Amino acid sequence: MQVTDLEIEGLKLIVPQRFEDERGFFSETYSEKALKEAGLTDTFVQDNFSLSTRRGTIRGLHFQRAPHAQVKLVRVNRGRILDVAVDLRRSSPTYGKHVAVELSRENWGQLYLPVGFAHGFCTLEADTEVVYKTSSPYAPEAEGGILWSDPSLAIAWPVNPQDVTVSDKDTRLPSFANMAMAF
Ligand SMILES: Cc1cn([C@H]2C[C@H](O)[C@@H](COP(=O)(O)OP(=O)(O)O[C@H]3O[C@H](C)C(=O)[C@H](O)[C@H]3O)O2)c(=O)[nH]c1=O
Repeated sequence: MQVTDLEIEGLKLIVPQRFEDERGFFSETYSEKALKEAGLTDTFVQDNFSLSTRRGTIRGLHFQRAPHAQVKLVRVNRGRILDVAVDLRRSSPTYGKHVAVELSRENWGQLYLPVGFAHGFCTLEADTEVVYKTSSPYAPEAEGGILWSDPSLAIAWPVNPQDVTVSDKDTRLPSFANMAMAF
């Protein structure tokens, strides 16, 4: 398993090993032991699976407030996404900055997001399956979000705004400036 630090402190790209043979491949997509050896000691309590049938589907930008804030370990089972993490840690020198990384069945990469980030993605193919672990259960009462298209975030989404598929809920999320939260 390769673990690489990304440009914002705490974010990591993890690539598990794939054992390919004539049948296909095998991979330990999650290993508590391997993550602990990389210094990642989170306990994950929930697995999520989302299917997005259309290319250009944007889910996010979402987070849960403390004490329900979530560490996330995100991977693509099928298809391809641009995965985005926005730093919401007020004391961070990269507050409001983001990292965008392509995750896919092909590159087998996983994005590790510590507590303190808003998360969202845009699908780059139809029928994309995103699988991710969270370190805290779903707590709708603690959910927060930021409008995906907020220009102040300067996220270069790889889709024309008129071609985007977004939930009604996400279209009503506040801008970064209006988002009231405390991490
Ligand atoms: C997140 C979640 C949702 N739900 C229910 C609530 C709704 O009835 C339905 C769809 O939820 P939502 O529209 O919030 O799903 P996404 O837009 O994919 O939300 C996710 O999008 C971004 C990418 C994230 O990182 C978060 O994990 C999560 O917020 O699933 C649950 O029952 N449990 C859950 O943990």
